[in-house]
Amino acid sequence: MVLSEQHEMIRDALRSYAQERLAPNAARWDKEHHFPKDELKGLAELGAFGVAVPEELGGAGLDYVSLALVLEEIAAGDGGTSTVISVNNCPVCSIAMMYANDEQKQRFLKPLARGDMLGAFCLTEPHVGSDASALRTTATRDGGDYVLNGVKQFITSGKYADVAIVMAVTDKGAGKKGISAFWVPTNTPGYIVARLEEKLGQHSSDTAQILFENCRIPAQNLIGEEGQGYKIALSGLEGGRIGIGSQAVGMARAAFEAALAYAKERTSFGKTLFEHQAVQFKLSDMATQIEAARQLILHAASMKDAGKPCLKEAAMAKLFASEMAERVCSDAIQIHGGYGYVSDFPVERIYRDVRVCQIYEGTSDIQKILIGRALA
Ligand SMILES: CC(C)(COP(=O)(O)OP(=O)(O)OC[C@H]1O[C@@H](n2cnc3c(N)ncnc32)[C@H](O)[C@@H]1OP(=O)(O)O)[C@@H](O)C(=O)NCCC(=O)NCCSC(=O)CCS(=O)O
Repeated sequence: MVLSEQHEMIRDALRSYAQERLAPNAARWDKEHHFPKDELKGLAELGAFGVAVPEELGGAGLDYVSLALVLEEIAAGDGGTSTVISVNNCPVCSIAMMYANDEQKQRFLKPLARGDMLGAFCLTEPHVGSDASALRTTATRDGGDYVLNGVKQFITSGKYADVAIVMAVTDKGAGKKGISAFWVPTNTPGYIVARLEEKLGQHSSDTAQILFENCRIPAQNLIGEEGQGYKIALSGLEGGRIGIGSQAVGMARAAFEAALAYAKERTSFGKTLFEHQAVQFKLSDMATQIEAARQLILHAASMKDAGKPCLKEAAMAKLFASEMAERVCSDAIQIHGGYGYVSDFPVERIYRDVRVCQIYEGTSDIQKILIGRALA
């Protein structure tokens, strides 16, 4: 796909910001498990919180191709920050755009898209990940309220978010049609951050287990209709998967660029590593794989922008990009030799950060299920 001038400008603006403000801090944030609150403000000013949300609803008024470019650039600066921004855009803002009513759009979508609020998405539970419709959290109607009880697992921004979209069972006997979606402000009594996960990577983004203990929210916080929650969640994940693929490309690119620079500088056997054909071939493969993944993502994003169904294309893009990114980041370590395995060089951190792209918002096997269904 050939980028328009506007898309190039958006990409370049985010690249400057990410390289000046995120990349130089990423190693420290990783070590200190620092949540980059101040830099998120800068990203909000650039419109990164609600890229594809119309301007009148607080967003940047752009499209999914722009969102893919924005997320690639942020991820090339810092993987953890890109996850926070990715979840806020998709599934959170995308669900709000499609299913929230006008009052909810003013109350939640506008501040989320501006960056005045941060959003989280609560689908996964301790015993339910891929098999998402088997969730157990309940929402019981009580007069003008719903009362939520249950546990949600692996929630990005669970601690720092201002509001979460929560999927819960409202009708036990109705299976997939018994799940509903709700806005839950995180300062609601009964929204409890039970634990913060110690992860392999992405230390600048918090991942929390959330306990809902008699968490009472007004019935007006129901998103769409009762029973629509599972569909709402799956539709939000479609765009989310384009976002995760973009993040994978951004991290792979950062590792590739570090390896290329190192290969041009480091000498062995009387010449630079780059002059060894074995290393040059590896770098050529890495560059080709990154570009192939980027094109799959831009293709899925442009289908979404054209209003065409893109479940298969989003799944293909996420699958290919996340698997590619792990290989490329591993090759980047290999090119660095022993220095690739220590934290003095960025590739060690990026390898840890990128691994989760094969898992969250649908594992690689889930993507294959979705692709297989489309082929059937
Ligand atoms: C494994 C699954 C793919 C299985 O899906 P199902 O077979 O159970 O779902 P369906 O029956 O196909 O669909 C149900 C319903 O939803 C509609 N639907 C499906 N996809 C879309 C879409 N993209 N847009 C709109 N509507 C959609 C479909 O038409 C059906 O509607 P009707 O009944 O016909 O009206 C699935 O369970 C799956 O994807 N599992 C993986 C879950 C996952 O990715 N979990 C990670 C979540 S991330 C998280 O919670 C925390 C991390 S974070 O902070 O992001």
